Amino acid sequence: DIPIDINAGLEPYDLLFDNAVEAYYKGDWISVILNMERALRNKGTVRRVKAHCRLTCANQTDFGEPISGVGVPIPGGGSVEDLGFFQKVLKRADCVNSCESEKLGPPSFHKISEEVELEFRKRSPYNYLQVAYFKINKLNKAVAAANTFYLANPEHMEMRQNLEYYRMMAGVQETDFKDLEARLHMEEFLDGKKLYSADSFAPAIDHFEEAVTEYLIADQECRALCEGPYDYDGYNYLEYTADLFQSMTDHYMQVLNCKQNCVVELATLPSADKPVEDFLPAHFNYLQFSYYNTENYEKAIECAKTYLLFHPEDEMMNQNLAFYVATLGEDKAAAIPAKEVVQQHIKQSLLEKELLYFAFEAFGITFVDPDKWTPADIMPQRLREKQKAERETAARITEEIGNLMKEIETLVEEKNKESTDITKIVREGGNVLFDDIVVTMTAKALNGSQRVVLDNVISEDECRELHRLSNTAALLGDGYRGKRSPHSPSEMFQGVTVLKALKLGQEGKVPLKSARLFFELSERVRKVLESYFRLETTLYFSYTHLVCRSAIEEKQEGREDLSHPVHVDNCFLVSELNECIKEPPAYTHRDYSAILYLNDDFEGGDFIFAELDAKTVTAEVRPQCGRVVGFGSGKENPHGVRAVTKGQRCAVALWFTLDPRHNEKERIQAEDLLKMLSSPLDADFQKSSKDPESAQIAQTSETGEQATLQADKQADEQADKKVKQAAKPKVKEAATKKTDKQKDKPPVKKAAVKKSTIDSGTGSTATDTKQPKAKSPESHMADSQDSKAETSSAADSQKDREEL
Ligand SMILES: O=C(O)CCC(=O)C(=O)O
Ligand SMILES: [Fe+2]
Repeated sequence: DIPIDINAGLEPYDLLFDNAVEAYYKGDWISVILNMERALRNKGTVRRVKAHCRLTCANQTDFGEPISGVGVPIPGGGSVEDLGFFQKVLKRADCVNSCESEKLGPPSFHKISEEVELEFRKRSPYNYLQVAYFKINKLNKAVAAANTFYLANPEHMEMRQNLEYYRMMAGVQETDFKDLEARLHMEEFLDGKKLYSADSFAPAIDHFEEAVTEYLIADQECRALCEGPYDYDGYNYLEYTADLFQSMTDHYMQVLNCKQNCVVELATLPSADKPVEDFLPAHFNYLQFSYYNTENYEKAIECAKTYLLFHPEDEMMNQNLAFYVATLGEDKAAAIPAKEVVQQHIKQSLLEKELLYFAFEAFGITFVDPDKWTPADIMPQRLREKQKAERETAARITEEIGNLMKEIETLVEEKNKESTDITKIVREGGNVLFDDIVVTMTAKALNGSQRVVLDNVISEDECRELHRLSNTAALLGDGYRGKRSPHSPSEMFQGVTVLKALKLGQEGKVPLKSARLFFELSERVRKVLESYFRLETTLYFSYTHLVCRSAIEEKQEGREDLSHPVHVDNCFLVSELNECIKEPPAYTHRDYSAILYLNDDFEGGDFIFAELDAKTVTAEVRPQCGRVVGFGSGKENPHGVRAVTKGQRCAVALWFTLDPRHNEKERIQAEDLLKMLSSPLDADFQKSSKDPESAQIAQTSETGEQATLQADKQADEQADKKVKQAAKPKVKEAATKKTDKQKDKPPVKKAAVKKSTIDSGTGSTATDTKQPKAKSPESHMADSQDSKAETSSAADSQKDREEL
């Protein structure tokens, strides 16, 4: 049941969040914890209450019945029926409203700004909590908070370091690494899969069944929460002049779109950007095979039939079902229906899709179906034809581009040969390679070793272009407007990698020229460093990041922290001990670091070199356009960044390694992508990628990037397959051989069908009965993989490169 706040007037969680953040700056850790924990709890309560109220009210004010007391319908009296309908709407609104206010206080109380919502979505509260728990020695709670935050922010290096640090600490157990925001249905599903892979079918069943139950509950809640306010989504609501029915339609379609999207929300892991494919149906695939393995044919039939509700044509599952039916007997089998709740779920979803497609056709309200199982005829004929035509055009253009690319690649190769020759000649000229570059401060001037400040490394125009690139990329973001800087909540932090920039360039979202410039300038810095430090072996990229730090105006008062605390790039600095621990999780492979500055129109933000105590500053560098501070990444160079108190400070941070094994993978992908894009076609390609046709190209063409992504996916799948094959020992050897062969071809299992018929006749040949392995989810997956076989050469070549 819903926990009811008897004092009606639940404290708004944005207020609590703000209180916690404020306390954080005062170092009032207890208050951080009290407020942040309460914020999280209250957010949960608001969520539960809203879902609860909408669901119970839906039951109480069902739109189905006719209006009471009106009596015989008047012919042509549509308006009376309208009133009946609106009476219901009114009642529902009243019901939801009083239900919510009774439990939460006035509705205006819990209007949360998008900014705060974003903080919660990014799990930021756990970032604050982590520090606070740590400070008051609640180690286990700190670990859980850190882990919860990290799961949703896997790119967050500081938190990764913290976690590894925790891992080494005494008193911390593996079980402390909890996900405090875990969704039950997902946990159950993952547990089920683990057991399934280990052949523990009986316990796997419990988890998968629980996963289905929890999924349906979570789905209901997710759907109810969709019934929120209309989202004007960027356009000015003052200009929104839709009439009654149009505005009802707009809002309702938004709600339906949201409801359909619950499939995606429920199937997505916190750090993943894509959902688990065909998530709900997959449960029944796993279940049927698990039930078969525990010889529960009734349930195997139920689950196979349920799976077939989604994919009625699925050959493998139909064969499995046939086998189970033959084993159990036709009559008994016929009496077993598919799961009723799932039937309902599908029926409702299909109805929604029909409405959404109608609105798509009639009003252009876009709907992208998130499900893989929707029957083709749910989409209106005309829409289907239009999409088919678009796909065909895209395929044709892809082919043409492919041909051109081949020609261009040859040209690029020739050009590359030329440019390496030039580099060789220039390198002999001097140790900063380029005429304009000057050595402004040597290690001596900087009071240390392996340090240098260079100027004029890039031009004013180039600075401006990269600065603009950073801001455009940040605006596009991941749909997020910015992230709080991990170490200074008084600043906003935004970053883009070379590959990300090139991808955005390819999509036409940032100028491709700028993305390429980013790539080239970072290469220039690499060469200069390699030469200046007289390195005898190649300096490889390890990570490249264009970063801006922006002061948050209202958060500067009494500020004492740094923008980036003093640290060492390749070891974990323990300043209390004047020591640096060079062990993973620290990025121990980093050998050289460089920061290329892009601007100076901000206050604060000076770069500092310090001693191992993290306090004594040994040198300072004022950022300015074209300036590079380069230094060895080791303990001889602790460094940090002073608080940026006004404006925005942008720089390219580069880390290098001498170890070829750590040559940045992203860089290689970026090179591939660039090779693909670097052609006289650029302008056209980029322009056209803005229109819908070529947006499709990007998805279907075998671009370098695409191939690599495919390669990654392939590798994942391979791993997945390995796990699943490990689950095979249940199968007799003879059968295994057969399936291995069948992997290449669609598995039409005539033999199996025959055998299963024999089995059901004799009801005894147990060895033969185990035949359905070919019908298991594993071979199911293996098949779908064959269709992707064309991409495996790309996967191989990627692998080769990695092994180099
Ligand atoms: O931006 C800077 O000046 C230095 C940044 C830095 O040291 C780092 O990101 O490791
Ligand atoms: Fe650094």
